[in-house]
Amino acid sequence: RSVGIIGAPFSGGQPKDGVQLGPDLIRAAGLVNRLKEQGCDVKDYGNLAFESVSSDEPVGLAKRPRAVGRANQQLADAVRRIKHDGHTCVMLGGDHSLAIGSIHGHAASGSEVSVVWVDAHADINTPLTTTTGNIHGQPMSYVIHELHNKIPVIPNFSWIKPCIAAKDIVYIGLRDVDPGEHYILKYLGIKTFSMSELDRLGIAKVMEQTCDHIFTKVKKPIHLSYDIDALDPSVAPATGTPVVGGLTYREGVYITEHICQTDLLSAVDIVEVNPKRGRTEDEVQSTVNAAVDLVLGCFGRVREG
Ligand SMILES: N[C@@]1(C(=O)O)CN(C[C@@H]2CCCCN2)C[C@@H]1CCC[B-](O)(O)O
Ligand SMILES: [Mn+2]
Ligand SMILES: [Mn+2]
Ligand SMILES: [Mn+2]
Repeated sequence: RSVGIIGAPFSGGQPKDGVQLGPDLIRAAGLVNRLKEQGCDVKDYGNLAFESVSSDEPVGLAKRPRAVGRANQQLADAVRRIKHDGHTCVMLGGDHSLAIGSIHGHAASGSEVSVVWVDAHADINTPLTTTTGNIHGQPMSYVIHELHNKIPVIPNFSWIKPCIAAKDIVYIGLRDVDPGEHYILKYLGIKTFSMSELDRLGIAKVMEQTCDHIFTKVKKPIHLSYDIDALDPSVAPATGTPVVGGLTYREGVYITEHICQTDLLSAVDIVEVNPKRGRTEDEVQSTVNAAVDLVLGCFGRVREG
């Protein structure tokens, strides 16, 4: 497996300082060497440099739109290049608004992609349904074909072309979904596995049904967008919007092992690690180590050694 890593030290999709430190923390925990030790070729493309945007007044309820739009345009270009260079792309966040650029750059590199979104949240608010205005709760609304006519004009967002079909999306880990998001998920008939379904079915069945769903017709490359807050806060506390009742470490890793076995993983995001949200050094390390192990699981690490 050939892996291309891009760091996106960006926090503008949400208000809490610290999430921009994620990429370098994950690298410092040894991600590159661990990937090499398990037989991957790894090219680290470094971190994107995001210049600060002076005045960035909200548009409706979308906060920091210019900074978010610009950062994602840079990221989309980088991801497109990494895919063109033939790697599976690993995007280290930064907040989840970065999925806009990551998915856009991935889809620009060739065929349509399927999206497996692992998260406590659906991140599918439009600028008109959002309750907070934070764009890390909205990324999916900008990239889904069926929502295109529901998105107002936003500065620095005009480059974004919807590129994902609702039928090619699966959510895993949902447990904190806004009313507007719930309506959108139902209205578009998007496949979801909330924590209730996870408890009912068990992780193995959820992954079977996830693959059945995205492979119904033609097999598309998989974009795995993994929000660290999908994991239970007892495992990954250092994150901006923790929600109780999350995935165990084992369930979280099982998802990556199963996706790896499809041999269709084409890009993965690991986002929302925020060291400033850890109350102790141990909480930060637990969160960072979980992020590393999730990426290793994507690239062939198996627990039986
Ligand atoms: N839907 C949200 C949004 O801000 O749009 C509202 N929610 C926080 C809110 C707290 C009170 C109870 C209801 N939930 C966070 C979520 C975005 C998470 C972004 B992610 O990247 O962490 O997933
Ligand atoms: Mn989340
Ligand atoms: Mn998220
Ligand atoms: Mn978050």
